[in-house]
Amino acid sequence: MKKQILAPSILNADFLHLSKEIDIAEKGGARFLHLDVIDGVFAPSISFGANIIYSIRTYTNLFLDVHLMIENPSQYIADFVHAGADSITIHAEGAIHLHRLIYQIKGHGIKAGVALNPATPISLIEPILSDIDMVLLMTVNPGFGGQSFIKEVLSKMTMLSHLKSSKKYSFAIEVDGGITPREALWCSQQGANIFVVGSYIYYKETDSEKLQAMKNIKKSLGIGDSK
Ligand SMILES: O=C(CO)[C@H](O)[C@H](O)COP(=O)(O)O
Repeated sequence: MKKQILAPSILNADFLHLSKEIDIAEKGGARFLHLDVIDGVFAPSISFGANIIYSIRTYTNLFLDVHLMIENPSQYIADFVHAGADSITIHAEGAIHLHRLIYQIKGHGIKAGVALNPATPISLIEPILSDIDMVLLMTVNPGFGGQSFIKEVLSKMTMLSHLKSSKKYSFAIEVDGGITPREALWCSQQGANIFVVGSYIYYKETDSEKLQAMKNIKKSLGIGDSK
C-alpha cells in the first residue's frame, strides 16, 4: 500500500500562537506542514510570505510543503527556497513557461509540484508529468479555507491515477480543500496520497479537539498512530 501523508494547512490556524498550532500538527502525527502563499491577485485573499516560512523553518523539522497561489512565481522561488521550503508547488494556470519553472525549482535541490484548479483539465500538464514530484488537485477554488469539497474533481483524480499507473509515473497526488475524514477516504480510493487538511483541524476550539480531528483523518486513511 502506498504511503498516506497528512499535511495540516495552517491557513486558518491561530497566527498569534502559531508555534502551538505547529506543535499540534507534530503531536498529531503529521509529516508535512502545508503552507499556502496567496497574493490577492492569483487568488482572492492575502496570506503570508517567505518571512513567516523562514520563522516556521527555525521551529520545526516537518516537511514544508509550500503552495504558491501567486502571480509571477518565478520571481519568488529563490526566496521560498532560502526560507526553507522542502517542496514548492506552482499553478499550471497562466504559467507560460511551466517546464522552465519546474526546473527552476528542482535546480535548488527541492521537490517540485504543479497544482490545478478544479476547472483545469489534466491534459494541460500531461506533457510534464514525468518531470514533477507531485500533482496537487485543488478540490475547492483557491483563496480561502473552510469551503466545501467539489465532488466533480474526483473523476479528474481517477483519470490522473490511471495515467500515473499506465505510464509508471512516480509523482504523488495531493488533494487540497474541504477535506474531512469522508472526503479523505473518497480521494484515497481515487489514488490520492497526500491530504491537506485545514479548517477540519484548526477551526476546532481546543488542542484535544484538534488532535482528535487529526486522529479521525488518520483513521479514515488507515494511517497508524505512530505516523
Ligand atoms: O489552499 C487552500 C485555500 O486556497 C487551503 O489549503 C485549503 O482550502 C485547506 O483548507 P480547508 O481544509 O479549510 O479547505
